[in-house]
Amino acid sequence: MAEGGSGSEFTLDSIRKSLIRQEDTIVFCLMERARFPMNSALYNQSLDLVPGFSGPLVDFIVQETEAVQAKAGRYVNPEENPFFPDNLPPSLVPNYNYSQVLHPGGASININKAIWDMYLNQLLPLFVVAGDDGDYASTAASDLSCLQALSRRIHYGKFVAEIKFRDAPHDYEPPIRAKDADELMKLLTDERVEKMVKKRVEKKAIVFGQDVSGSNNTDNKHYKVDPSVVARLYDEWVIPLTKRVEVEYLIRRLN
Ligand SMILES: O=C(O)C(=O)C[C@]1(C(=O)O)C=C[C@@H](O)C=C1
Repeated sequence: MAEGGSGSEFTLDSIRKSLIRQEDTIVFCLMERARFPMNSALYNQSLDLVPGFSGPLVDFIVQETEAVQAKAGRYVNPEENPFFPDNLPPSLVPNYNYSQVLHPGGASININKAIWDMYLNQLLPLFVVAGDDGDYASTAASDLSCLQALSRRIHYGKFVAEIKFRDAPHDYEPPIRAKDADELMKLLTDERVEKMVKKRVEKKAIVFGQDVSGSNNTDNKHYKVDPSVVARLYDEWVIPLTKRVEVEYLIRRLN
């Protein structure tokens, strides 16, 4: 884990602390994206805005950014997963010594296609206003921050699954051997924690997203991102996708 440096403290508690910290990043990223209108030309399949590149402008920007970040070693970090993994250049820099706590099978899990689809088609329309201000470069940069923050959080399920397995191998081994995904899903689910997570992210959207003025009057009716959308994001997508990563990881854990 890069989180916490050496990774010497690898416990369910430390992993959950990281998930809590990542909530802050996600809420702030969404608030940044909400500054721009939808700018749908950025996502249009048939508008070839870049000479020599066929596809939406957002694909071009994300692919090119990921290529630079790959050369700088971003994807050597087991926490990071690219959205366009095909033909990524190798890292050109000396490797940072990330602690290797995951089972090697975890490296093949990448559900970014589902995250991309959820973010662009379902989430964005819920929290950005309609319209086009033409500032596609800033909008795409902000989309990429959101996508990377969501991807990191969701793929953190690999670390959660590893620690859950290490804490109770005798519970997990039989359903893993039986490839029983439903039983694994039941074992790893903690409804009390999920409820807390959803409440907390809604509260963070309220606290971080209110307009703060110099006077004592805070405008509590206007938030930068609707807190109920943040709660829904976690309820419908972030937690279920994290659990999907956990199950996929566990299924491979004894290979
Ligand atoms: O904290 C855990 O135990 C997790 O597995 C993470 C998480 C989540 O995505 O927030 C997912 C499944 C559990 O039911 C509770 C929470």
